[in-house]
Amino acid sequence: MPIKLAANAYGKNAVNLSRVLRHAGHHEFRQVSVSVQLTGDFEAAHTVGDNALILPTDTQKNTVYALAREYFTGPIEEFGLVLARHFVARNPQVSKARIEIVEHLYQRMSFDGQAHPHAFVGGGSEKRRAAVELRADGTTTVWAGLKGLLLLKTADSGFVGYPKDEYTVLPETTDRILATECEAEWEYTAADLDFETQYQQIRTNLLRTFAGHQSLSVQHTLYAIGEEILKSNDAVKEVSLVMPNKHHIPFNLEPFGQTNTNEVFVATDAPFGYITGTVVRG
Ligand SMILES: O=c1[nH]c(=O)c2[nH]c(=O)[nH]c2[nH]1
Repeated sequence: MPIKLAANAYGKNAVNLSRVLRHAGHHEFRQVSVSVQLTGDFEAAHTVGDNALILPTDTQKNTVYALAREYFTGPIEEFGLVLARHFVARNPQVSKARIEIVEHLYQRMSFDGQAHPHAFVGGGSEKRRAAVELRADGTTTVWAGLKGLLLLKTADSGFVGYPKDEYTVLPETTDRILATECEAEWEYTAADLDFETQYQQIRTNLLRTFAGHQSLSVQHTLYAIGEEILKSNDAVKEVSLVMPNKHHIPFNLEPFGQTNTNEVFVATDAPFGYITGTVVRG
């Protein structure tokens, strides 16, 4: 039976890049991790070791730094588009370039209401992310999102009405802590949007929905967030969410003669519920 190469792609991952934008009275600081993945006519490289069509991943890495000087001045989605267009335009053997960018969120320091011109503080676990795919025929898809976003609320969350069998010990509750480390990715309907404004609106919608929702489960809140993003942002085609359930379990204080009025919890790392879903139109 003949054997042949099936799906394949290659590129440089984790091109870690920081960028200072020097303005007259203040600096901006950005730090990203960029991954490049090329799909195309790379069969000969695999089957006979002919590298004639293999743009080295080292060159790809250098290209990311070189183009950053002129083009990494705005949202990561735009830098991703610049890189994807570069690799597709310069390399006819490339049928698709995919660029993924994860951004660390340094915040400018502020003292007594005064923004510091050149000192920053890390943004915690939250990261902003974008992915861009450009095909040789010009088809462009842009995704944006976030990960590592810790969300927690101390009211308006419960979990009742689930099936019970001989292994069920979980008590029903109408008042629990709801906590997650949210990952979200949404696909845009176009590649020429104001990505900064879109991102900030969607992130705010996500937070507002989480906070305001009368949650009957993580699944219920995941869907509510996706629904709200789609309802209030025409430029979003679909939203995928990952919302692990970071359990806070009431601690039994009865052995110590105390009543726990839902105030003291064990914050557990593992195991944890893992809830994912994609919300789409139509
Ligand atoms: O919101 C929840 N969804 C579940 O599927 C689940 N399962 C569980 O034990 N607790 C919870 N909470």
